[in-house]
Amino acid sequence: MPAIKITALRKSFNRVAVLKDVSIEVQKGEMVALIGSSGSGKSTLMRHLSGLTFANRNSPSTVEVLGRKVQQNGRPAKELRATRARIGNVFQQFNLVNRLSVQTNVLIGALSRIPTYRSLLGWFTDEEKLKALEALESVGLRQHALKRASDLSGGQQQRVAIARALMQEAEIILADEPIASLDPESSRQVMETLQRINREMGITVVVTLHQVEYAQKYCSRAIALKEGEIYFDGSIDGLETSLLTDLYGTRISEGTLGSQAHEVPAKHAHLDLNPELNPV
Ligand SMILES: Nc1ncnc2c1ncn2[C@@H]1O[C@H](COP(=O)(O)OP(=O)(O)OP(=O)(O)O)[C@@H](O)[C@H]1O
Repeated sequence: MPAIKITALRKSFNRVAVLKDVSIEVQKGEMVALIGSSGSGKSTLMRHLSGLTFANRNSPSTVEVLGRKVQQNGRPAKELRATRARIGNVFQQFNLVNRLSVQTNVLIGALSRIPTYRSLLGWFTDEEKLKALEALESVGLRQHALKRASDLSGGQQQRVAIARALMQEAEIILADEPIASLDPESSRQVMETLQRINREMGITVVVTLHQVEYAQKYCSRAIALKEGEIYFDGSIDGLETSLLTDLYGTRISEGTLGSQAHEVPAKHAHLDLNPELNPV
């Protein structure tokens, strides 16, 4: 059973086709980079996987994650909520609650699995608190557990978001531009953390990246979108310069792609995209 199966995904905004019959399969345990120039449809594709966006009504589009339907023909599947509980989302803007402690932010990952009365009261068992500390240990931040989330650096906050996905017992992590607002050192640490949990825990990772060099360093497979279509899907070693020039225009050959990191506009900042907090 593949971790992700997307068939004939069609999505238009205001009658403009943004995803054009996209079909993708990702196997469990893969670490895949989703690349492509700005506006090629990467985030829109990721949002379909989490059931935050739905395909065109009555299109033949199907999205399945971990063997369960997320959506079909542009409509949410019945089991969407249960499927979302197994998907960890990591976004460019971290989506932490700044005034809460690091540990509590991680505990939020457990909310979809605990009874409503406890989640409303914010009660967590000792076992859950210990598990949150273990998740923080896995991302190298256990010693920061009691700090306020806002006191951590951007890269550390992003690793807290990854720990929250571990607390959630996510079997797949969808990371949408997780390093777009980070400096190179923090980017390296976040990518290494994603790579480690992929290799050591077998968690499937799909990560959208603006900087191809990070895809080349940390991912084994790349899927490139160009104007809403799959332009390349294969081993990361197949990303040849001529292909990248076609994909991004001349910028890649000028070596400027890597310096875009801080030019990428903050996306999704206005949305509360934590699916556990936004049950279907
Ligand atoms: N909610 C929306 N309403 C209208 N148009 C949208 C919406 N979301 C995305 N789009 C459009 O769809 C296209 C693809 O956007 P998307 O954000 O998926 O691209 P991307 O590859 O993730 O870009 P970037 O690298 O800049 O993040 C763009 O033209 C964008 O303007």
